[in-house]
Amino acid sequence: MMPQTFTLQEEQRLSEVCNAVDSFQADRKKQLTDHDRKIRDLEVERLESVDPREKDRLTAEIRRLSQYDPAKYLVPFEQGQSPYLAGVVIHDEDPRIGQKHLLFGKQSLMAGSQVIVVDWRKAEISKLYYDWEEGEEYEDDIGGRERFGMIEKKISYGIRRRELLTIQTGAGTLKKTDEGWVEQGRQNASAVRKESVGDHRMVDIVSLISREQFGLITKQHGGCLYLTGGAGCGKTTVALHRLSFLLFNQPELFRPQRCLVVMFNRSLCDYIRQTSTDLLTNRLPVDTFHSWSAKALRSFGVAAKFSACQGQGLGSLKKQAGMYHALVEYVRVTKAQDDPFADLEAFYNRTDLLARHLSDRRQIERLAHSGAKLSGAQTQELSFDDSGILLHLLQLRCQVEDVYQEAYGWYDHILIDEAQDLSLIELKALTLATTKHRSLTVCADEKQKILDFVDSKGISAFQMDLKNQGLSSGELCVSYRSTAQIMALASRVSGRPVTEVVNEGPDPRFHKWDTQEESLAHLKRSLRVLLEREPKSLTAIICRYKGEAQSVYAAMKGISGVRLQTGSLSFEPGVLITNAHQVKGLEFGGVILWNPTRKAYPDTEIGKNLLYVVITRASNRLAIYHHEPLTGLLCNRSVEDVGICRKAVGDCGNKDPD
Ligand SMILES: Nc1ncnc2c1ncn2[C@@H]1O[C@H](COP(=O)(O)OP(=O)(O)OP(=O)(O)O)[C@@H](O)[C@H]1O
Repeated sequence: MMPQTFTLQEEQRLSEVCNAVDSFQADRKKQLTDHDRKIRDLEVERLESVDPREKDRLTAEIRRLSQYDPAKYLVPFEQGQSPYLAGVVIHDEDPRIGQKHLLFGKQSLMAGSQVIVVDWRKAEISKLYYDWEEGEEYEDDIGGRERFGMIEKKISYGIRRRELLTIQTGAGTLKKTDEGWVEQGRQNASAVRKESVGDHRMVDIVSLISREQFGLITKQHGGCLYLTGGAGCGKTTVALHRLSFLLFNQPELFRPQRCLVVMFNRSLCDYIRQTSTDLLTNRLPVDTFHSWSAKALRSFGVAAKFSACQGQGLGSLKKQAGMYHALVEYVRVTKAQDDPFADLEAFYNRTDLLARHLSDRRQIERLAHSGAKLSGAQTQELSFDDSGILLHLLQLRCQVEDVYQEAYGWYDHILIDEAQDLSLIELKALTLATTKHRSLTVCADEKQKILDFVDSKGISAFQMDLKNQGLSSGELCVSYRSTAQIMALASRVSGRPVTEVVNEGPDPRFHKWDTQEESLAHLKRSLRVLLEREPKSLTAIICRYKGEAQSVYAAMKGISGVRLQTGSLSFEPGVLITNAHQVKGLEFGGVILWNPTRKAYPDTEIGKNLLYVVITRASNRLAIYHHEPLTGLLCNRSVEDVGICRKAVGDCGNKDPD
């Protein structure tokens, strides 16, 4: 078909669907108004009536009608601006079906008894879109019947404010421009979509979800799912869509207020809240582990103040996997004390018991000493590292059938993102906060573990335990965020082989300057150009430390659109100056990595992981500014890498490449 005829047909289709949306909304409004009017009339009649029997009859009638309030079953259609995202043209062998164009979106739309748009979470139908490729013959159980046919076309739509902007099929991409529709050939779907809607954030990827991802999203109707894979392969995306799938298909088992999403830090919580409202509904809590654990402790009647400074350098001891085993043994051999703080203190004092599971005797003595301050203190201040231990201690003291709001046996489902940076006790505490069905989605990537005080054995032990309980797992292998060029550099840093990458882009650029002043002056000039050229994009300048971010920000004063990350995160276009530990899980169109020296990113497991995380935040452009010798992680290249390095940077700019 000629592209012009095709685009005309698709624009016509959108216009018809929008009309159906308007009719649905108008009809719904009319039904609600009619119902309200009827109830009001009956109430007036009842008020005016002087006959008690008539009053009773009217009351009964009002009660009866109220049961059929259309507000209860006529859910408003909230996707009016972008009513569908994907389509599939099938040719079914059943002549009663024949050729059919099915549309999929984030919410079903009906016109009377006719289905206009199917919710993507109705997997028994939407699998036609996700499980089969264009040109393939399908043979599947659809809606309880064995069906055969052909997938003639698969279409991904980019619609914004009721305007069709992109159409992607197996043949390529059509994009609407001021000059009309233009063919763009085969391009990465999410990049085209982000560019066309002018939004760098998590776009609606409902139409882009791969067969592999859909399989994981719909794999199980509950239970534990463990997702792993490299940066940007869609772990968080799959986990969030799985949760949405569970909420939609089993609302009685998965209630939004009884589900929890646990993110690495507050920036990620902000990011998920801002980008996933449709997916998760507003009522669903998104929290960090510490903020959640403080609430859970309150539910056990423990009101403690948390501070980072109470830790006294014992963080890494408290986060060891052995600490969990010691706690389990302690609970087995002791009785609960009335005061939870006294119980925790007694645990920290069991140096003999702790020494069976933890090796550092001196640290154990120090722990006992720190514990002595717990129960007698006026204000019960705990370090953040104690929260998981105290909470899990209280959980282990519970009876199986107990339920404590937000703390024990409470949640229908918990999604744990970046689980590799939680300790075994913290992971176990989250597990016991779920109901006995133990429904969890856990996302983890050991190569993105950036907290050196968290014992890496924890996540493996946790995974093992879940396996014994029937864990299902999946590894995602396609990288969707960063370009092949960025992933190649990330692979050299991490030592992880390059997997399939869907995006291509410019090579990372290295800018070496002799002094910091020179580097800052050049950065300032570049930012002005960038902000003018790409007013809709968001670029992050990622420094290693907070203080460094503040200095760079001070030097960029006077450029409007440049901001420093403080408090909650904003994804408005512009330039965001931030530090490495803040950007985990986030993504930006461009990243400028500020002065990545050996001190900032040493050649250690954690140094590599942190640099890998930082590099892979860039979806398209990566620039590296430095005025000091680069970390060896960016310079140590194998012979094959040198070509890419030269092409990108000339050389590393290191007088001392070590
Ligand atoms: N099938 C897909 N097609 C296109 N884009 C996708 C697909 N799956 C995920 N994405 C996009 O890829 C990006 C990375 O996804 P996501 O953040 O879920 O990955 P991740 O594995 O959790 O990454 P990280 O480990 O780095 O935090 C997001 O912008 C997401 O919208």
